[in-house]
Amino acid sequence: MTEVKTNQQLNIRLLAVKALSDINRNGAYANIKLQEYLQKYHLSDLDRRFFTELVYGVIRRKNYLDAIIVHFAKRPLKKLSSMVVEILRLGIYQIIYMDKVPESAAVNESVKLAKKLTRGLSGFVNAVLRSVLRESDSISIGELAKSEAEEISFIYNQPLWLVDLWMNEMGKDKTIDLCAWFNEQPRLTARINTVKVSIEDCLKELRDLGWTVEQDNDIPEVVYIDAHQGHLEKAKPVMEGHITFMDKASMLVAHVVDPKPGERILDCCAAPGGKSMHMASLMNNTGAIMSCDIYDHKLELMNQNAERLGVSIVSTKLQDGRYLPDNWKEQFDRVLVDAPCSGLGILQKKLDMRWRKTQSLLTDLPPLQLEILEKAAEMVKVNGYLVYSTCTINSGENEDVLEKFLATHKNFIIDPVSFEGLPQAADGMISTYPPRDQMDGFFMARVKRIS
Ligand SMILES: C[S@@+](CC[C@H](N)C(=O)[O-])C[C@H]1O[C@@H](n2cnc3c(N)ncnc32)[C@H](O)[C@@H]1O
Repeated sequence: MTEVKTNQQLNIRLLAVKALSDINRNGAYANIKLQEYLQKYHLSDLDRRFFTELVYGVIRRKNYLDAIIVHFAKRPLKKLSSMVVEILRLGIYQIIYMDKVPESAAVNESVKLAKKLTRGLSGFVNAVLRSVLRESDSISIGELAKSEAEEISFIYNQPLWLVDLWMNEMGKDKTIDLCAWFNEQPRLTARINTVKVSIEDCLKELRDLGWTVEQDNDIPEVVYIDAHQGHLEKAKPVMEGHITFMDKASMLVAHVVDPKPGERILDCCAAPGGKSMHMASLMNNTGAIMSCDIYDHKLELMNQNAERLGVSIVSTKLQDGRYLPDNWKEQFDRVLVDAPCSGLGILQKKLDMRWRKTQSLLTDLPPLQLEILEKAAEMVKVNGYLVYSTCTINSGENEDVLEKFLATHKNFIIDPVSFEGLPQAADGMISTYPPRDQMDGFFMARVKRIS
């Protein structure tokens, strides 16, 4: 992207519609697309803020905006051209949520966009938006929703199938708390890399930079960064590998594996390497960690991470977890299966992620997860440990997979895990619940090979 236009020539709403179309229609990641546009176009601070609010605002309210479109356009979304949908979303968002934008400007500018970007649909856009202007005050979310779950999905901007899933699993109140949590700004969390720096020195280093940081009460290497200066990825503590960004729930996993210095560890689904690197630091960078993944480019990322973090005991290998080599059988003290999963526990991290998830993940993933777990189990030494973890809060990928595994592997028994600051799980497995535990939603369980 080399084209740079000056501010005066630019129509910010036009840029926003194009960005939204890239995100919603072509599957671009919202944060990446936004940065791309901001780098391409030199916008004033005011325009940057307006552009960002339009794009993120529409993504944040997409569900409800779509219900309003369907109501006033009197036809399903599928029957409308996708460009018209983007223009209407943007127009309605301005009318309902942006007090500073005059309603007439929201309508007129949308009509101009429709003239520019569609064939003969500006009259339709005008008619829908004018109906919204006239009647939106008298329409409530409750009236638009056909069920309690749909009402929650409108209020909290979650796909209906996800709300249905959570309502079934945890009931209405917990579902609402969870949906609200996923809409909150995530707290920036990092791991202090004790391979390179002591926790005390690192906290001092961060505070000396003028950052506002707080150490976690339960896991000493967890640090919350509540304020910082400059570009984070280029900050000295990051470049020098003193800290690396990851959530507290993700850091619990290495503690559940509990690797000891000098041991041999297998990490079956390892990229980009967050947990491998954490395990290396818990092992004082002594012993050996074999870190596998099926994507070459991710292994490369893992090698770069290891270099930045000063980790020397991680070897990376392109290897499918379902087909681990026979000569690895019973060779490892501890094996981690941090399985590919639906990622439904980390929806707070990216606002648009929830719209990429599909219900088919719930049926496609468990057989794969079980297959990897069963193969990985063969690699554990007698008296060694196997840990199964996911970043999802869906029992079909969590407890159900583990229970199926245990039902056919009588030589493995649950080795109960518990943590300071987390409620003791009755069944010895840990499921973090984000609003209660103030961290991502993860599942983890450790089993011991007894024969
Ligand atoms: C949850 S992520 C792992 C995150 C990683 N453990 C970390 O802490 O950074 C799951 C990983 O499994 C990998 N994967 C998917 N299918 C796999 C398979 N059949 N065998 C091994 N790895 C697989 C994906 O490429 C992805 O990197």
